[in-house]
Amino acid sequence: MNLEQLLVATQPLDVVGSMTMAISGLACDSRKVQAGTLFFALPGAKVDGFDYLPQAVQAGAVAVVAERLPDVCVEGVCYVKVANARQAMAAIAAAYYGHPTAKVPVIGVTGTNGKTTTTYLLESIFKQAGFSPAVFGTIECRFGDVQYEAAITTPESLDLLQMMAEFLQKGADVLILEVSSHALEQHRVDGIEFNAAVFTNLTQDHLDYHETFERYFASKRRLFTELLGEGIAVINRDDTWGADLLQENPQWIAFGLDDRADVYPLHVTVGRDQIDATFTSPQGDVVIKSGMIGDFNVYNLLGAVATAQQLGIGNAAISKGITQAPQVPGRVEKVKNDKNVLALVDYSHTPGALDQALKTLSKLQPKRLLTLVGCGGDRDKGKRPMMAAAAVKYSDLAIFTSDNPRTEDPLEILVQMKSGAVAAGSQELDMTQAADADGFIVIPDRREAIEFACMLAHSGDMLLVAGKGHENYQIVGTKKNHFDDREELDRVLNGANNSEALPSETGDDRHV
Ligand SMILES: CC(=O)N[C@H]1[C@@H](OP(=O)(O)OP(=O)(O)OC[C@H]2O[C@@H](n3ccc(=O)[nH]c3=O)[C@H](O)[C@@H]2O)O[C@H](CO)[C@@H](O)[C@@H]1O[C@H](C)C(=O)N[C@@H](C)C(=O)N[C@H](CCC(=O)O)C(=O)O
Ligand SMILES: Nc1ncnc2c1ncn2[C@@H]1O[C@H](COP(=O)(O)OP(=O)(O)OP(=O)(O)O)[C@@H](O)[C@H]1O
Ligand SMILES: N[C@H](CCC[C@H](N)C(=O)O)C(=O)O
Ligand SMILES: [Mg+2]
Repeated sequence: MNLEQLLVATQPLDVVGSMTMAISGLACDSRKVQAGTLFFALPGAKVDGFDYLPQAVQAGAVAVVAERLPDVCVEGVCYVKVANARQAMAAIAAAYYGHPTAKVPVIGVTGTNGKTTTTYLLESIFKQAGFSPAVFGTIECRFGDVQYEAAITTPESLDLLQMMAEFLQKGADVLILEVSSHALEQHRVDGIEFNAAVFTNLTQDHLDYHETFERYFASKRRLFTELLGEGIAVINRDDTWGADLLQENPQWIAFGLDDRADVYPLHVTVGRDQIDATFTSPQGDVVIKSGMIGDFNVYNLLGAVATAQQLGIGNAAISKGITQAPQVPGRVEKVKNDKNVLALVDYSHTPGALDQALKTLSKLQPKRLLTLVGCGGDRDKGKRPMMAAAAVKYSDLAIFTSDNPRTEDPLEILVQMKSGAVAAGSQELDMTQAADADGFIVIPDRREAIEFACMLAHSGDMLLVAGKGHENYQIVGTKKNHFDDREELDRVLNGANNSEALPSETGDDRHV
């Protein structure tokens, strides 16, 4: 394809140079530019891509899309000025990769919590109905035996469309993706034609980036009001923001716990090992036998069922797909042990998720509920006291430790957590009191904290290790070290000799 053909997808404000050259690749990182590449200079949070034009041209870029023109243009390079470089990039990438999302059904799942879980449920349902789904999200982007490790939940438009085109070419016939608020704000999914969009819920997260709840919601709302077109929206009406969103269009489908929704449970039992329910809907009743636990997963099941029905999947396949859905890695995932301790690793890294996870566990009436949790550095600071307050509200003992401190001082993060616990009326204990008194303790080193928690956990107790879920690393500074909560628990509870549990630097500093 030549540049002129690609530019039909966007409306340039100005062009300097000839547009006739062939484009053999797209990049928004100067370090990935090769001969023949079209380079997008993106204004970023850390640096301005425009400052890397010399490196991009040096590396072989033949054309540049940017929000301004340089003072000096290099001969033989075409410079294209656009109003919004990320928006232009999404449109051009869709054209370059042959509009992959126009060819198959595409489902986007957004909301603060439950996106990954819902995509896994949908994947299992579509497989059961005879489809070959590709999934894009927090854990990985995958189709068949091809898996790309995820650096962020929703990849940049270029990467996303490239993977979609590849997966389609390999036989994928439905695309299921998590759509983060960052992605919506940054136009990462603007080149995607959605057939269905799911709204799970909205609770506090990412206010470091969006600043206000209203702006956080506005970014989520874009998926439904700007990108969905004639597609169908499936929305949690028990969430206040979801109820608001439903006002936009009477055709949209509501799910919830009662008959104000289109899809709701007639009865539901949440046990220690499973959820049993019957969901009713305009498309009839669906029998649910799921290996998931947690009241909140009823919502994820409802969202997945309603979406699959809207895309024409029959209730029998839906029911079977749900029963056969695999464990979602690091989402209320049990670590087996013969001490009769229900040890769970969970990705609750928001106040809402932690509150929901602990609420449901406390309802299962453990002898003692122990919660180990930390908060990520370089992320929304407002979450910290709230997460600590949720931990002490439901737990007999909360152990505050480090999550991914990133470039922050781990002890300062813990001070912010402690303030929330104290404000909630809890008291700090010393290690000698932790075996039987109620309150919280602070152990900054996550490995030591897990060891201490396992020592305290006895038969009949529950231990929730929250915040890191499937992550097999801990980011300290800008270094990513191997660390996996599930391996740590297995090592301490079962004496598993897992050599990977030992500290090892991966040298991979992405996702910081
Ligand atoms: C805050 C945020 O979202 N940042 C994302 C954003 O970075 P940015 O635009 O600020 O980039 P920047 O580092 O300032 O650089 C600007 C431009 O210069 C370019 N550059 C930079 C250096 C160089 O040598 N050459 C060069 O060309 C960069 O490639 C970039 O295009 O665009 C980058 C490229 O797509 C992302 O990798 C980066 O994600 C960072 C790593 C990140 O941590 N993002 C998190 C917060 C995130 O996106 N999270 C969401 C939500 C998670 C969830 O709720 O599930 C997600 O979707 O994962
Ligand atoms: N529907 C829900 N409502 C509230 N909490 C939930 C819900 N579903 C999952 N959770 C909690 O949130 C955690 C993360 O779940 P999941 O990974 O499915 O969400 P996500 O939206 O993909 O999160 P992320 O933004 O980190 O990608 C779970 O481990 C669980 O504790
Ligand atoms: N997608 C989320 C994941 C947070 C996971 C938690 N372990 C942390 O590091 O804060 C984010 O990037 O904010
Ligand atoms: Mg996710």
